[in-house]
Amino acid sequence: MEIVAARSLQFPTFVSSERLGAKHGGSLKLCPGIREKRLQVFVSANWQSGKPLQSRRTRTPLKLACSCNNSPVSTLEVGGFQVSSDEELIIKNNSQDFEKHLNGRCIYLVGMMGSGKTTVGKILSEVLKYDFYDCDDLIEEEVGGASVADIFKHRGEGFFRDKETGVLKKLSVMNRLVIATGGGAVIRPINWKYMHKGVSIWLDVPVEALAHRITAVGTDSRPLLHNETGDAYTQTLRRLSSLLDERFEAYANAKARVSLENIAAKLGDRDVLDLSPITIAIEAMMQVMSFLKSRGGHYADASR
Ligand SMILES: Nc1ncnc2c1ncn2[C@@H]1O[C@H](COP(=O)(O)OP(=O)(O)O)[C@@H](O)[C@H]1O
Ligand SMILES: O=C(O)C1=C[C@@H](OP(=O)(O)O)[C@@H](O)[C@H](O)C1
Repeated sequence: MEIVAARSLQFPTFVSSERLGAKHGGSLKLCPGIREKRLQVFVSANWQSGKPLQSRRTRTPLKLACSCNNSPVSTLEVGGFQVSSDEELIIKNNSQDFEKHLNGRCIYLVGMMGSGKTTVGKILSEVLKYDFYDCDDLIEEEVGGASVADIFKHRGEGFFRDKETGVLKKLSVMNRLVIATGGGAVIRPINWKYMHKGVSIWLDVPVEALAHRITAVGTDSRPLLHNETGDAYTQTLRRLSSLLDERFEAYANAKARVSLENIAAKLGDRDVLDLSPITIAIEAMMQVMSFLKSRGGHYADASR
């Protein structure tokens, strides 16, 4: 819907803030509504409070939102991502149930590097009003602020894995947390003993999509992806593929699985790379609820 609208709109190349009325510290609504059949389109731009424009030709990103038949545009943002009206409805209708079924249990996100554990985890923590923790950050704190890459380089992978187990042990006695684990946390069986205190979700993302995302941000912070030859994408793809072969069964220990290929197929053969973190978080919420409902109270009693 947004694409259709964007294609059909004609923006003036430059707009004047005086004429359109910039609001300090708020967003600027260029038009109250532009009608195209029954589609209402709102365009807004973020304006920096109180700052005079440096030049007449200032670039500012535009936000486009659409509504159909005058139903309200979703203004909800979760984890920094804009939520569509459909998604807003799903989140609103299910978040209480989600929280109730979890009953304070922690969520552990597992999956390969770049699978979105941090991104999706932050969204789930906002929906649940849980705190969010990233295991890599906690390990870095324990080691006096050294980066994961430096820990691997100077202390070795074994040292890092011991710290990872220690962090998971500490987290396992806590409640109401969403935890993004490191991609390799699944390889030690003892870590599963800790993660099974809560509910684990495997973000199952095709390696090509992982390599695409990771190449976009670089591999500096991910030491296990170094030492390959070829261009950045090919190196990353090759290393991720062999890691996934080694770890596939370990990821499958998770209580809920969120397959991006399945979501894309359900949405009518969408490209996996086009799935937004919100869409993926919603699927995660549904998979967790379905797991917890299938276990009834039994899982709760056995796991706490
Ligand atoms: N659904 C998504 N669509 C596009 N990019 C994503 C998506 N999820 C995550 N990313 C991007 O991929 C990269 C890795 O995501 P991140 O959440 O850090 O993964 P992980 O914690 O599993 O290593 C980040 O740059 C993030 O912005
Ligand atoms: O897959 C792995 O073994 C690792 C994944 C990394 O975390 P992310 O999955 O958050 O990148 C980090 O823990 C470390 O580089 C090892």
